[in-house]
Amino acid sequence: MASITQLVRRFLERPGSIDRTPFERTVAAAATREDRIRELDELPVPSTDDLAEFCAIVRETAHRTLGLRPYDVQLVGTLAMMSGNVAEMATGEGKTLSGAMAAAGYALQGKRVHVISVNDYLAQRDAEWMGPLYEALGVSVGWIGQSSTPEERRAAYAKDVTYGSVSEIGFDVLRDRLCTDVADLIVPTPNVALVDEADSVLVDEARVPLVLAGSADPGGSVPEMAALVRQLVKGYHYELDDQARNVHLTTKGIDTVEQALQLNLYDSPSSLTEVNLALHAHALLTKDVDYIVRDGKVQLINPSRGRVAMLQRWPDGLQAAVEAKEALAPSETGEILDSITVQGLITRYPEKCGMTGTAVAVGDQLREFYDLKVVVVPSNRPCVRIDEPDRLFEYRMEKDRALVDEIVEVHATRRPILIGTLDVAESERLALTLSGRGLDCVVLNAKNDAEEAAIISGAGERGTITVSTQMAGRGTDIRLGEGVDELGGLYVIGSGRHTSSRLDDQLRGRAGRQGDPGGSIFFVSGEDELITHYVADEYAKGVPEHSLVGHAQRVAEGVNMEIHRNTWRYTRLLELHRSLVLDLRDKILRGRSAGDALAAGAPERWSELKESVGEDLLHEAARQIVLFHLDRSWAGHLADLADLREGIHLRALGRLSPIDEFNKEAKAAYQRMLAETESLSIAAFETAPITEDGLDLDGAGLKRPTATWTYLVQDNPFGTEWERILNRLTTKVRRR
Ligand SMILES: Nc1ncnc2c1ncn2[C@@H]1O[C@H](COP(=O)(O)OP(=O)(O)OP(=O)(O)O)[C@@H](O)[C@H]1O
Repeated sequence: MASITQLVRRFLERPGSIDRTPFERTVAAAATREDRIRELDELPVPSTDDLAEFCAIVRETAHRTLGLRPYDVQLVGTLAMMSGNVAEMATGEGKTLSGAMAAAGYALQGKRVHVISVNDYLAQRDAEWMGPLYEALGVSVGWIGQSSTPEERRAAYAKDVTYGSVSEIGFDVLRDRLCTDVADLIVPTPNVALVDEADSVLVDEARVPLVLAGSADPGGSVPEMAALVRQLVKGYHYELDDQARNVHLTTKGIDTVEQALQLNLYDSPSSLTEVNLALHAHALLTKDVDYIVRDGKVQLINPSRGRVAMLQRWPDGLQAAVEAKEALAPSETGEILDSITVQGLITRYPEKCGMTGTAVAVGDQLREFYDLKVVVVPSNRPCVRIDEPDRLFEYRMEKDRALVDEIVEVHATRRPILIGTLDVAESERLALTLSGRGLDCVVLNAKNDAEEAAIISGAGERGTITVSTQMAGRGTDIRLGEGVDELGGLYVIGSGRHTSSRLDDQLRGRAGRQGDPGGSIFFVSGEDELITHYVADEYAKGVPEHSLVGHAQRVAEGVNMEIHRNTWRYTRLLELHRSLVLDLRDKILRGRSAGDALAAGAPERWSELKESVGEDLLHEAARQIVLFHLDRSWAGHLADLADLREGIHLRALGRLSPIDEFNKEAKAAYQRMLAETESLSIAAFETAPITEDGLDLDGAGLKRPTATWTYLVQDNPFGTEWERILNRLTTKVRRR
């Protein structure tokens, strides 16, 4: 039983986390065995039945193979993960090694582990860096990246431990869902997901769907709409809501658009949609904040990471509207064949665990959505970084001036400075201002993230000024240059607080790693988005108070949590149906159930063909026919549900609970989909050309999309359907 002091300590330390004492005890027990194990010439392969012995052997193995002797706290993190928790370990504490030891532990229990990395670069780096440790423990390891071939992927997934980014693994899972031959499958069923940067993957990106699409059509471009909305004036033709998540035309705006287009918008729903999309692209999405234009393409910026989100796009219509706004060629669009949210992907793993520098703040969400608990692991050396209180101002201009003055003053001492800005545009503005004051700086933002490692590794040198947008992705240590200790270490300045305190903490965490000296400070003004969006009412003109900043962040997190919860409510049933369909599909793929069903549904045709082509060939033909119709019907089902969800809130106005209504209809639609698959398959079987050469897929009209491609859909940037519906209604009402 935990002692009173332990309970008090936990309560005072970090509410929402679980006790780490049992892990610390095991690590202490491991220490008593170390001398004996160090004497051994050859180390045994440990078993996880005796965790203290496991820790002692793995520690010595890591020391011999990597030259790193795991600290006690790293082993505590390892044990926390091996018990299915999220380990909160500060930046620079050596999570890579801690995670590798946990992955090896699971693998030694005969489980297949996916280490979900933040990006391709880290997947490869970590797998290769930790390779010798795995090898010595008799655990095989592999990695996948964007450019891996199907053979390389298959080989990597066949290992005990596979490193890969969440999107690469997700896309492989999606592609497997459309396989028509067992030999083409790539991802064997895994047992454990070990998630790096667990808060950003499991919470911030959980709602992002990964999409597999096929059958290209040229995208619809709307240049004249873009030109039209460009002339509209904010506040006169259109208005933004408080949180700038929605935009709508005013009566004046509607009149102007109708005159220009020579039509009545409400009699022409497609034009209304196009105008709305163009207006959203124009008024709510800002170049160099929400996206950049590179190589003639719109590239989205991931809001929680500040990097370009590769392969990510908005829903088709909006993507086309942004492309038209920037006068770019439209990118391809197509039918969605299947999709999976990050949450849906992670939930597939029977066992989950993770690590991150900031987990406690999202402890509730980790518990609610993944049944994961947080273990706070203390740092190896005490953190001596000095975090100064925020510097607060009424107006942004005052803040900007004070920020630059601070940089100039500190730079005069040659202390290295890292300035975190909230977006690309701001980083470029600041660099310009600094150069106006005669200071050189290095800029790191989504436009040049390829040079990240080099830029970051030099950021701790004397006299360096680095300006960077939010870079949650870990990777490269900022090592302090000579003589920097005496100057106080790296000084981190935030040009504004993020909507999430976790992002602030990650920025601060760039300084003061492993007991290094360091400092941090944030500059905040009453005109910052965080204040104007989330606590405008509480903030009557004046300097914002410290407590208000925290309050605004809690409001922002609350809004996000509600959106997450709502999305999950709507996708839960869909995910259940999807897993049923996938089980069914797997049976068809590997067995003879398709043939049996068609033999029962069309007995005459079956026996006739059995005579002429033989049973084996007939079963193969049946498999192709049923898989084709199952996949088509599923794609149709997804589109139907998307429409259903879009319109469901109108029913709420009729006093029905939208989620209950949605679930009722979704259930019926699912049954219809299964029935449709069966009847279409039987009908196709009756007429399909099946000869001794097999089934003629083209002749039977069962051609699959020639090309498929994958992308991520940026989370709906315009708020919930509910807000949008209300918005539309208010526009209509105002019109009258
Ligand atoms: N036991 C150890 N002894 C000495 N050095 C270590 C040990 N473990 C890790 N390190 C070193 O600490 C540095 C940070 O490791 P790592 O990148 O894994 O940290 P991290 O916790 O992932 O930090 P971040 O979240 O900022 O990326 C690396 O240079 C690594 O070599």
